[in-house]
Parts: sequence; C-alpha cells; structure tokens
Amino acid sequence: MIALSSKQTAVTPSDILSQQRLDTQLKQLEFNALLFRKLDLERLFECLLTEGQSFVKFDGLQYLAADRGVDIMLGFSRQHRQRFELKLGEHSLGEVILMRSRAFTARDARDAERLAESLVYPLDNALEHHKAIMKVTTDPATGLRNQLALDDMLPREIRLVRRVEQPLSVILLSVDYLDSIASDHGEAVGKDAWLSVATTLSGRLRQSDLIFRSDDDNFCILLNQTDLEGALILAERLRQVVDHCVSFDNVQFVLTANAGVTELSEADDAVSVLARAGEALRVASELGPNQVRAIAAEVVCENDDSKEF
Ligand SMILES: Nc1nc2c(ncn2[C@@H]2O[C@H](COP(=O)(O)OP(=O)(O)OP(=O)(O)O)[C@@H](O)[C@H]2O)c(=O)[nH]1
Repeated sequence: MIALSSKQTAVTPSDILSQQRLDTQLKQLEFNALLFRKLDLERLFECLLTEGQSFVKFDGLQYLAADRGVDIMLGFSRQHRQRFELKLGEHSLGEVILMRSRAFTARDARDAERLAESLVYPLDNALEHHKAIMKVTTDPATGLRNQLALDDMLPREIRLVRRVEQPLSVILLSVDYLDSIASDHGEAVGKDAWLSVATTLSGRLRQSDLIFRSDDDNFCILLNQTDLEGALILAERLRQVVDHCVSFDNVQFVLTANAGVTELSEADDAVSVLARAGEALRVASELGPNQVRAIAAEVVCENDDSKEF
C-alpha cells in the first residue's frame, strides 16, 4: 500500500534536475564498483566496452601499455577516436582509445574523458594483478610463457577457434643438447643459448601464434587458423632456423631439433591434443635428428623427406 501525504507538493524543474544528477551519480558509483571487481585486464576492458555504453556510445576500444607488453583491442576499429593517457600521479598506466564511426561531439568527448577517468584506480589494480600473473606464468630464462600459461590458455584458444569455426594446430619442438651447452660451456652460455633459440623461434612466428616453454623443456606453439598442412610447413621452417642460431666465441653451435605436429579435432580437448602432439614428437625424436612428424586425429601421416620442405 502506498500512503500519500494529504499535502501534495509541486515538483519543480530543479527537483527533476537534482533527481537526474542523483541518478547519474548512482549509475557512476555502480559502474565504478563494477570496474573495481574486474581484476583481469581483458575483463576490465570488456566491462568498459559493454557497461560504458550508458555514459557514451562507442563501437570499440584499444588499450596500450607497451612497457608492460599489453595491447588489447575489443569491439570494432573505427575512424573517430578519443585518446586518453592514463596516469596515477606520475605513474603512467598506458593509453586507452575509444572509437566509433560517428564524430564525437564536445559533450561526448567530455563523457568519454570522464569514463576514462573512472578507469584509473581499477586499472592500477588490474595492472598489479597482471604483473603478478605474468611473474608466475613466464619462464625467466627465455621470457616465454611457461607450462602454467599453456594450461590456462590452450582451453581458451580451443573455445575461441571453435566459436569462429577455424582450425588450430599445435607444434611441439625439442632442441637437442640445449641443456648440455650449460654443462660444457658454463651457466651464462647455456642461458644465452636458450634465449637465442626462444628469440629466433618467436621471431619466425605470426603475431597471432603463441609460443611457450613447457615443463619438459620443449617449445609448444599454438597456431590459430592454421591447419595441419600449414603447421607442418612452419614446423619444418622452425626446425631449420634453430640450427646455427646459437654462437659462442664466434663459433656457431650445430643444433638439431625434432618436431611433432597435430591439428585439433572435434573430439579433442586440451589434454588430448597435447598428448597427440607429444606422440608425434616422440615418433620424430626416435627417427631423429632433424625430423618433423605429424599425427592427425585418426591417421598418421609421414613426411618422408623432411628436408624438402
Ligand atoms: N600460423 C602460422 N602459419 C604459418 C606461418 N608461416 C607459414 N605458415 C603456414 O604455412 C603456409 C604457407 O606459408 P607461406 O609459404 O609463408 O605462405 P603465406 O600464406 O604467405 O604465409 P605467411 O607469410 O605466414 O602469411 C601458410 O599458409 C600457413 O598455413 C606462421 O608463421 N604462422
């Protein structure tokens, strides 16, 4: 039951205005609280893209923090942009760009700026979280992602390629005697050798490819939108570039490598696809050195003369 006062008071335009201001402030507070709950950088910006629409309309955003190796693009790339440098005191938090196909009016630009401002504290938290995650998911010797990162990212990659109905292939590459370089020539040379191989391999990949150093000291490479045939071509190229990529005292080491390749099938999950790539690597290593073998989900296909790629 709603009780009405017998003395009705007229609602003035200024009452409406203050009510609107109150509503906006409430909306802003709810939005801030939502942002604060997003510790993961991607989730934080997804939230900005979806929930930020009630403050200013935009179609896509990019967040760049080059010094932290972060580049997130969400939504659609559009020509009209509002660019904001985000800072907490003197501490740079990177740059956020809001994009849309319609030009931003002066009022939109102010709203966009306010939206970017509300990011500062939640972003600072998310960046700290990101730093901690990177520390535990990075192999310190090579700077590559480690097994923990692979275990986390492979199921996500699988979900992603399935959603867009694209292939995903996996290469497992092992480099022979890489560990023995340290025992023969000292720790520092051994560390440099791992770093050179990692840098050489990474340098030969597309930006969308993901490379990891796994717990068993293999390099695991996930290839989005690449079928088994393409993955075999790349695996052979990678195997070849590894040789002679490490030198010490003007002497180049002859490094041999083997690779196992497979493509994700409908029935696969992260464990089964990695197991099959491991099996292909085992076959290649038994026949090695310098062998590349692929195992498809059902059929075993052999590349008889791997040198002819
Ligand atoms: N994912 C991935 N696939 C590659 C790469 N390089 C070669 N491939 C695969 O091998 C096929 C043949 O490679 P290329 O002869 O270099 O031809 P391309 O289509 O120009 O390949 P890109 O130069 O990588 O664009 C490609 O279509 C891919 O399937 C790579 O770096 N990453």
